[in-house]
Amino acid sequence: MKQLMALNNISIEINKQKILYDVSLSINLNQIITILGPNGAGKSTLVKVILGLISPTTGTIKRASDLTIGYVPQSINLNPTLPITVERFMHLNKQLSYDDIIKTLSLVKAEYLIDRSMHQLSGGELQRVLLAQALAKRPKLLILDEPTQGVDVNGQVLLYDLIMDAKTEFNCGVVMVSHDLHLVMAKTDEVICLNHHICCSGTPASVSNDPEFISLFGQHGASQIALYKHHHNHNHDFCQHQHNHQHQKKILPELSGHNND
Ligand SMILES: Nc1ncnc2c1ncn2[C@@H]1O[C@H](COP(=O)(O)OP(=O)(O)OP(=O)(O)O)[C@@H](O)[C@H]1O
Repeated sequence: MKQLMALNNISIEINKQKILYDVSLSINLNQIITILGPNGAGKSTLVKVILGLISPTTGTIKRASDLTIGYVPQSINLNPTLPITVERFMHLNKQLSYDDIIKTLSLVKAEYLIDRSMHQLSGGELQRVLLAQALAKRPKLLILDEPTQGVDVNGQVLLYDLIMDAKTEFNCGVVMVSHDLHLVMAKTDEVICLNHHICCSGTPASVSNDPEFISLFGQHGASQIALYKHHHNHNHDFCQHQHNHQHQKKILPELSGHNND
């Protein structure tokens, strides 16, 4: 599995507040990583580090050369007094021909929106247009920060299906922050449970059994991803020791592609 990026012992400190510490992870081509964590856990901050928008206070980042990243933000602030069509919006990041725009919008089943005002889109339509704009770059890494905010359940299912289609189409890695455990977990290779540091990580099945995950999300959260538990009778021990370097060493082989399941 080709490595796109490696974060090694990253910490972020802002105004003497430790927002992230000792975060190490590896992002690979064709891999879907889902980041979970309570509000204020540092998920968006970690996304900004991966995007290169924030430099870590300590730690190192290794990026593949020529890595193209497509980013779908949580939301966008559009000036309500400035009319802008979907076509114009698609032009903002990259010069695309009309045909390219139609092609990219059709990847997310949104070509019918091309002449609409961005202000008139529903939550689901807006997120699909944001996804299309990210895909216009033909990314090798697609990053999505809570892509289904303001989207109804049917729209959420569609959006996650489109993200999976995009992964196949562009043969890319995907990192997403998501709370929709039941919808994304079946498709996720790695779950990273973040609460300022990586509490636990691994396959959805192993994370759903982890005491730290259960203490953060409760039995209900754990049961949502436990639906996808593999049928095996050995124990994953890599999440059971916390906050120490030995723990990090145990996690890293899992993140770099080795899988016990
Ligand atoms: N530029 C900043 N200056 C000061 N504090 C910050 C800054 N950016 C983030 N923080 C703080 O860092 C913590 C983590 O924020 P972040 O937005 O990364 O969390 P999150 O897990 O994405 O939260 P949510 O689920 O609510 O979106 C919060 O306490 C936030 O207030």
